[in-house]
Amino acid sequence: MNEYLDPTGEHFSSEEIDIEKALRPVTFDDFTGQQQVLENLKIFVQAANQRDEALDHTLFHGPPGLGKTTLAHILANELGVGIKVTSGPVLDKPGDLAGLLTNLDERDVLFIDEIHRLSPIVEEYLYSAMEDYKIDIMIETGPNARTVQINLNPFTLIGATTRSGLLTAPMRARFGISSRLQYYDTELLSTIVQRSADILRVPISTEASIEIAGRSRGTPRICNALLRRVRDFAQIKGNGTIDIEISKFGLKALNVDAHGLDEMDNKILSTIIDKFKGGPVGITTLATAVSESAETIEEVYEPFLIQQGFIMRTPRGREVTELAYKHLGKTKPGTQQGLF
Ligand SMILES: Nc1ncnc2c1ncn2[C@@H]1O[C@H](COP(=O)(O)OP(=O)(O)OP(=O)(O)O)[C@@H](O)[C@H]1O
Ligand SMILES: [Mg+2]
Repeated sequence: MNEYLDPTGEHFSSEEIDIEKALRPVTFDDFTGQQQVLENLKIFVQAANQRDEALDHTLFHGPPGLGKTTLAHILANELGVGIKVTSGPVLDKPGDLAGLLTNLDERDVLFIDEIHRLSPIVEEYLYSAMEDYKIDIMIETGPNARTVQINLNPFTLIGATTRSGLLTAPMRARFGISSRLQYYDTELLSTIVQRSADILRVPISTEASIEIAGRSRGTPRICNALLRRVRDFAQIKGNGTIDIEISKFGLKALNVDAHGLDEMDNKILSTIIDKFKGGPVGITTLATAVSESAETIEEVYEPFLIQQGFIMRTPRGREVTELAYKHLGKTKPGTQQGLF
């Protein structure tokens, strides 16, 4: 995968992570897009603040890089409370969770990233904490060992996941607020590019911000990453200003696809075309053919390809559209090639 475009963000250096932090919105007003989600959250936060209660437990789901972690921090900030951050795979014993829970002040946020990866015992342990703000803890060992129930401060659990399909039904049911984040259109992303360029103090033309936005796979994390790389080109190969010429030059040098599709997106499209005659093909068959899990295809790749009109979901499986053939420079079988 092209490391500059990795929507999972796992391949960034520590310096890049620092810049990511600087670019991360901290209030509702800094946050661009997801209008419906944001409008609702503003009301829930205002109501909870007025009643001086903890916000209801909140779940954010959707593809990587769209703002789930960002929103969790914004919520804590707008609630005026502290936030403790952990993730599903890190919490392997109920004891780890008990330590975190008992240290929460009233109305604090506990943010659990990758919440679909909690182990079943930890998950079960979380249920009573979420429901009644109570947990059982084991005290002493040996013959005197016993469990006691302790009360927790009312708190807000915020869960984030890219794979909501893997969340258990009881877990899902315990979230009073559940928001799915959507891909951003080019206009919204260009606003984000402009805002980030301001923070990085690099001049950028409107045209250039739209060019970068249009190649960012609908994802703020990717538009910020591309902006930083194009800034390097502007600094070394240009005059420091990001204009349309230097953007095009930089994006070409970075091998960014015209639609911002990444390697796996293109692999999925070319596999459906070359191995399955354009489809329809079932999701498990497709997953095996591209060596990726069916869940990841369904939750990370496919939504963008469908939204952009490259793939259709039919009752018999996935089918590519004309646009996919065109994008890959291939001819759809049976298409007339000029007149005889
Ligand atoms: N609406 C937005 N406005 C401006 N910047 C945003 C917005 N959403 C996300 N970003 C930027 O994109 C980066 C990635 O966002 P974030 O880390 O919140 O994504 P995520 O959904 O948690 O991704 P993952 O699933 O990989 O954890 C952030 O550092 C932030 O700078
Ligand atoms: Mg995140």
